[in-house]
Amino acid sequence: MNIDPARYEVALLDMDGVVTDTARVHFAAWQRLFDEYLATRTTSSGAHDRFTEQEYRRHVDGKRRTDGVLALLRSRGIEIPLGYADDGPERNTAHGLGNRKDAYFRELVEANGVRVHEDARGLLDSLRQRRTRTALVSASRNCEWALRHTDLGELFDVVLDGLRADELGLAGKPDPAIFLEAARLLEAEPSECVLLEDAEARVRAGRAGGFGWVIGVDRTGHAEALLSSGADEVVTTLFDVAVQEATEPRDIRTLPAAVSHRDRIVGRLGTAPLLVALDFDGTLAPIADTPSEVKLPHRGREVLRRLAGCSTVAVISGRDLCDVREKVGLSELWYGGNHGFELAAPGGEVFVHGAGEAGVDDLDAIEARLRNQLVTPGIFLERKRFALAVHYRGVADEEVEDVTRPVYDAAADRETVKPTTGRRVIEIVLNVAWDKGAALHRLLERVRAAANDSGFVVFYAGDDRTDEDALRVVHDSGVGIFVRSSEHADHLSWAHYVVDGQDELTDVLGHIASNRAGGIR
Ligand SMILES: O=P(O)(O)OC[C@H]1O[C@H](O[C@H]2O[C@H](CO)[C@@H](O)[C@H](O)[C@H]2O)[C@H](O)[C@@H](O)[C@@H]1O
Repeated sequence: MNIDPARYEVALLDMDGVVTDTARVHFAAWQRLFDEYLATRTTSSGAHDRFTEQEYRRHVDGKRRTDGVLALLRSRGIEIPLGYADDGPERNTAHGLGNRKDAYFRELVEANGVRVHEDARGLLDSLRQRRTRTALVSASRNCEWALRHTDLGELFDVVLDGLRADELGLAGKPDPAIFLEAARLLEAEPSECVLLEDAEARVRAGRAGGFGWVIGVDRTGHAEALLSSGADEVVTTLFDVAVQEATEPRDIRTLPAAVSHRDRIVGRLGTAPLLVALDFDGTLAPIADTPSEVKLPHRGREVLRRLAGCSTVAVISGRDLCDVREKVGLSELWYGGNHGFELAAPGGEVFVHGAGEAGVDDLDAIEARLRNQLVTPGIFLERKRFALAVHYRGVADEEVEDVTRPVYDAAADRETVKPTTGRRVIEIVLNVAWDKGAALHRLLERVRAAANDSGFVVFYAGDDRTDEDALRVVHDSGVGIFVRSSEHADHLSWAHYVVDGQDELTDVLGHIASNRAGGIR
């Protein structure tokens, strides 16, 4: 089972029974209380049976103390008054009995300490390493106090216990209020949180609160009850839960919006030197009917200028190198043309892929052939140094297959070239193992060598199938953004986040620049 840190911003962990072994201590304290109290009451058939673990889970676990007292006694046909919060432990009110149980619990903790579940410690370490924020959430009014008997305090960004919940007037479980408050404190939507819970009432609360993933933790053999309470899945040990980036591309409709996670993106990039690599068409510049009409918006150029002042910036495009360099017009950037087949450093030094000119003669021949064959309105050729793009943006969907067939036929006749596809374009490219992922690796090598620093972290944004190779490269160690449009529908992406259009991307880039300005390059 894997928590994908790109998908889940926050992990909410219950304390008793999930992180610490205190559920057992709570049960022992409750058992002592109820056995003592029930001995003073009789049923029509004689003495009450001992308080059991099943009753603990069903009526008490995960609830506020007074709610637990009233629920258990009611199940035994006993009604007692609620009483007052400061009722002494000798008073037979819900508060009084609850306070007596509390005294027993503290006695046990002080005598034996608090045992931490080692699997929980391991999971917390992994969550912290992947920068997933963590909250310890407990209905227990003793949570903070018991936490002080462990060495885990540093591992939680937020601790929210029964005491604080009462101060805030939050309803007890199965109401999800306490979990919702923890998510709010960590600035996450419930859908962005994974909840790890061992109590059935709290699993129900998690489900009711709309939390993204509810994992039941079954340390006592009640997996079925956790599942029927609404757990998505159940584990018997947290050693079975890993924290890793997803191993499959994701449907862009399920990706989180980058604009709502700008601080998180800045956090994920950390403080290492930064390489911001960006695609051009459809990413920095809006799509137009023809390539020559495309313009980089003023805001986009300004944000690139700002970013270049505090990080290394590269634009990697399917266009020819000279074309993309002219469209962007900033001399301080790196540029990749023909999907990075050509690479230019800011000083102007150009590196061309070794397989360069081989196959260019075939491109010439195919170009000549297609110029004669492709006469349908709406389709046109764009010849580039190492590729031939066939644009069909002006062709109706139902005609595309017929109209573009000659392109595939022409490419099939030559071994030195192959067809690839992009947004309303087929590109005949050189038949070498090359894509934007390879280009990004090559760029990173050059940038590291130029800076004499091997520690760069990479940010990449793109909008096309060809960009997925680069997004795949940054998936495990950098940050990737997919720039979505109405053309994309259910596209699968390696990106971590999505933006809708250039304005949103510019906002995110601006936020990165603001946080980097004056800091480390
Ligand atoms: O890697 P990119 O910078 O995204 O370049 C990919 C291709 O972009 C251009 O074509 C695309 O944009 C055109 C203008 O908006 C649009 O009309 C076309 O449908 C898109 O595919 C460019 O013309 C190609 O050479 C690039 O390979």
